[in-house]
Amino acid sequence: MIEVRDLTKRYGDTVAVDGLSFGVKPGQVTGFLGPNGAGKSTTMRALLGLTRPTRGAALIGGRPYRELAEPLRQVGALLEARAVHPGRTSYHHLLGLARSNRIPESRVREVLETVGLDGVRRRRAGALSLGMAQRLGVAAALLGDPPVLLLDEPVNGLDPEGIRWIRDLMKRLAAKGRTILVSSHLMSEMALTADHLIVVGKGRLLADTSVEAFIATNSRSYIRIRTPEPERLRDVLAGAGVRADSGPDATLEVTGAPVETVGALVARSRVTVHEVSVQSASLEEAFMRLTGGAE
Ligand SMILES: Nc1ncnc2c1ncn2[C@@H]1O[C@H](COP(=O)(O)OP(=O)(O)OP(=O)(O)O)[C@@H](O)[C@H]1O
Repeated sequence: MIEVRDLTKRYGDTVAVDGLSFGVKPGQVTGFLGPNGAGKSTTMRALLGLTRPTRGAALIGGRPYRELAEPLRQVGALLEARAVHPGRTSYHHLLGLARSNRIPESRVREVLETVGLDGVRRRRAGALSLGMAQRLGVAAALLGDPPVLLLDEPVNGLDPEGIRWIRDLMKRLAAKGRTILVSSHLMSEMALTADHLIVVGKGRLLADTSVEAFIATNSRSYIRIRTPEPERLRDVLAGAGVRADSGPDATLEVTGAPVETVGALVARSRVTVHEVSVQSASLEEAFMRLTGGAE
């Protein structure tokens, strides 16, 4: 279980994280979503004891990272995939981590197999492709079989096959009861991967919601009507109990009534119309709207 409580981090005049509070539950993938610079990496670094909060707390299993015994057994993290000594082989990189956390050597081959790198275990980390380096980072995160995983933009730089692989892996691990927090600046990616969303902007919490509820609230569809007589048509619709709001470019937007009803009312009104169409806002648009004021 992850808990962030009133977390604030200042760098000089910059407030990277501003009184942020949220919890992350086990058994599901939680997306940590926000535009660039929203404070996601800083929050993850605070959870991993890599940066000291100015105020508040970032806890894993109820404790700050520095109080965890054998931390790789408690939490696995993927931050910067290239943060591996380039001259070391994948195998030796993982072996070093295993030894310092009293993890049996046999676990190294296991995780290399899990991430599909066993065949290149003797290759130097510096000679790995970005996708392979990303997989090695995931292997290191899984080494201690931890109940909590933190992944910072894990799909960055991956090809579609790699993206699908990491998505499936996260879902599999969540289904086994792990607590998974994964950051991204792409709503579309999170809609496919996450069950729950923590949305941040300018270091503040903007939403803490299930993906299902976010989609239901934000991917609203509406009916757009273009007419040279919007006022007249609005009155006709209002007379039938259908509310129409003004949209851009002198259009009307109707929500809460089926297009069949609206079409019939328009036909009966004899008002000239140039368009009656059903529009759906994309999730990316909803996300931009939500975070727009926070960029
Ligand atoms: N070490 C640092 N020194 C000074 N400012 C920093 C430092 N780390 C982060 N910041 C600033 O804090 C803010 C939040 O950055 P952070 O990296 O946490 O955001 P993010 O949501 O992870 O975005 P990105 O996806 O771009 O990494 C930004 O304005 C950033 O410039």
